[in-house]
Amino acid sequence: MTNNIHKFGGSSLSSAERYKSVAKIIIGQAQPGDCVVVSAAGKTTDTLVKLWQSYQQHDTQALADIVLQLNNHQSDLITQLLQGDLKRSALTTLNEELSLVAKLASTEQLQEAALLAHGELWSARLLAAYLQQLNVAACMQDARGLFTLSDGQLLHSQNTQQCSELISQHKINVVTGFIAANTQGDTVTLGRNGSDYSATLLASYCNAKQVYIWTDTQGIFSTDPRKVNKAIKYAKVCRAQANLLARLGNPVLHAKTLSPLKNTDIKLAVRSSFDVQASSTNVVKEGCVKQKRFITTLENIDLLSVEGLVEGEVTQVSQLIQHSLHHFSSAGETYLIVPAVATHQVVSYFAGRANISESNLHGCALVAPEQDINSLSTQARELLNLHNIEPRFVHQDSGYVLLLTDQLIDSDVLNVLHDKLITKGQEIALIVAGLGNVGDVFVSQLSAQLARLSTDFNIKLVGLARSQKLLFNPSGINVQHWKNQWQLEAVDYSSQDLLTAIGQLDYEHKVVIDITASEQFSQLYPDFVALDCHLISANKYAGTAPTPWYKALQHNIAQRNLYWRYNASVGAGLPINFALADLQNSGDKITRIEGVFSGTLSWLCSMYNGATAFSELLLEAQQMGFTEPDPREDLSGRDMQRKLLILARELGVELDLNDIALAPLMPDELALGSWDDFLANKHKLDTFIEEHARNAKLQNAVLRYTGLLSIGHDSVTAKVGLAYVTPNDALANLTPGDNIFVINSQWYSNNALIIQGPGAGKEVTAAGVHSDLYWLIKNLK
Ligand SMILES: NC(=O)C1=CN([C@@H]2O[C@H](COP(=O)(O)OP(=O)(O)OC[C@H]3O[C@@H](n4cnc5c(N)ncnc54)[C@H](O)[C@@H]3O)[C@@H](O)[C@H]2O)C=CC1
Ligand SMILES: N[C@@H](CC=O)C(=O)O
Repeated sequence: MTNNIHKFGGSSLSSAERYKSVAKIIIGQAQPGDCVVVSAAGKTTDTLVKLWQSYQQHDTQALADIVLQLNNHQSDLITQLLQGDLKRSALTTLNEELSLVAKLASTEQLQEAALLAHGELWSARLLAAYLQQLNVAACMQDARGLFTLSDGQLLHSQNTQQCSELISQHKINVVTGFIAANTQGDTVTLGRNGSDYSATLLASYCNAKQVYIWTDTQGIFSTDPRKVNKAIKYAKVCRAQANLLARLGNPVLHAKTLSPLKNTDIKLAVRSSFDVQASSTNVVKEGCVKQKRFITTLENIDLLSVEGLVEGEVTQVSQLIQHSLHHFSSAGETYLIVPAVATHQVVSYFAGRANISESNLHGCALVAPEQDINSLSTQARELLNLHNIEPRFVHQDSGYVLLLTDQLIDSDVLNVLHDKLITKGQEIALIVAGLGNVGDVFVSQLSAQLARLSTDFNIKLVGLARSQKLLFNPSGINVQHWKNQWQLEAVDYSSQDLLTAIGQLDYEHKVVIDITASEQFSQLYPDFVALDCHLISANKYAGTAPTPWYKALQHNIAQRNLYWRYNASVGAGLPINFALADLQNSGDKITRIEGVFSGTLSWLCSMYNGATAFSELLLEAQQMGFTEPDPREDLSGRDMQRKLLILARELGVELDLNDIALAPLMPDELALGSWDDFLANKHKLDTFIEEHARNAKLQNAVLRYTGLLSIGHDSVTAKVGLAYVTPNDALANLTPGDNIFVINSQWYSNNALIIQGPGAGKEVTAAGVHSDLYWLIKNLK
């Protein structure tokens, strides 16, 4: 059974390395019986088109040069990928084919379609051979045996029959895209981007479940992500909007690609072959998804009015110029939007029925839910006017408005339009994990916060998770009554359940807020990022993970234009990360940070005077919600070591946890065993502290647990441990529970910048998480 059709475009096959990546994807994702449709590698079709032009111009020298160029390119790919007999056979076939091309050219018998077909034949043959070399059961399929056309029309029942006879159920079928045959057996092409069409046709003939279009973009965005870095990748787009976008010139999908899927349940996903982990855009049936807002720009187009346009003509002319075309009626006229380079061809096609109504135009089209179009159209015109752009032609229709202008819509204007017209009305889904001390307060404060934050976005809390139970509602949890809903509806779950639920959300933005103290939960961050989730962490584990993992995470976050905020992980609600970022962004260089970065240890050291046992004070700190779930994470110095590492990484210093020297504030033996074991032996902690307190007193000093990061020209000192601090030191005069960060930099060299205040506690930490959420939402705008 053919379940899946995978299609790889030219950019996915542009080098031997890319072929290897594609093979890896196929091995990971395809089953025997599945089909892999391929385009010509890299720019091969363009080169073949040039060859055809040289042939028509009788330019024999150019023709010979291009044959040589093609030979070199294909031979290089073959030599880099294949070995032994497979290599020899592929090189011989290539040689024979190119010799034949040269011979047919010299005898003036070259056929355009048969010539262009070589690109796909070479890709399919090479990929199938490379898979065989990797011991994958794969075969090449020439689509001229699968798709037959008569008078330009596909013979659907014959093709279904051919596919059922020829597609192997025991192998992966590597099928040539773009090409087909006519009833005489001559090669015909399906037009530019025809490989996508080949894939969806094959899916309908084989009754497949899913088509994957693997490409060099990650999916369908609200606008061109190369011009607008806040462009949003949509998880789901309905077929009608995808179709409209294609006709309006959006390059991700070609209009005819979707036509074979009409009236079927076949799913289509656009995925990146360069970033397999990244989530896709799924193009789904009408009614299964809310309509989205898009803005697409048009450049160098002409507006043609056409008399007596009949059904089928637009498809034919699209085929002729190999470009999706949009037509519409306005004030009794029928118009076609045509790329200026193709106007001449289109005018000749209509033989006197087409006139250029407006020429040399640019502009944009806004695609949006029907009810938004009126107001978007008015706002778009106002915004363009502000930039001295007066649309020459405006057309508003079902689900879109077209604004054609004399000036190009450059990326500055596009950014403004996107910001004002597309961002508004978008939805943000929040998933909060960890409902302990901090999480409980955070969610309880959320209702008031959402009221303030919802001016630009529609924000919904969709998920709440503890270690064992999950409450997930894609339409939104009632933020005021979340505790009741939790009691009634939270269910047991696995990490995979959570990832699947997030993957199915149809929101423009998703934010996972980690208020757990769980290392295991932090290990899901790469999966969240692959699902295009922004991250906010109070949890310190991901920020202190081993350098390669941490760097890969930061890299993937940056690649996807996502945000990761973790201000609350150091200093709770204190704006320490903001301050460091601000100093660095202003060109300052931080050389030293010293201080007390643990609320628990600050409180314990300040409160301890010998009257109450240290271990009793520790239990009090635990009650107040200052400590980590296991307070030994604080006493061991590990928590402060983590904070120092987060700060160091914030300053670009490459360290791992164990590079930071650590002296614990408890005897080593207490680190072993359970919390109950610790409680049974807590007198050992008291003795340990009493001794240090006595020594400190002898030196007329007080106990403090401190951290130091000192960044020299070629060395870094990083350590946390117990210190005896004299009474006049800033670190000695802390309100119990305060953190203090004494920062020296180029600009604050003699007189340090000091940030001080409560460094632990549920309210202040929840406030720190809210501050990150506020920052994130303002920056999405
Ligand atoms: N308490 C404080 O003053 C501060 C805490 N933090 C950090 O905030 C985080 C939370 O601290 P607290 O609320 O005090 O801890 P807590 O122990 O009271 O709460 C942790 C919560 O996480 C949940 N959880 C544990 N594993 C989970 C998993 N795998 N998936 C989903 N949920 C899971 C638990 O069920 C619990 O609800 C910790 O990472 C802590 O280091 C940061 C700054 C200050
Ligand atoms: N246990 C931590 C909580 C904040 O990170 C502390 O005491 O500082």
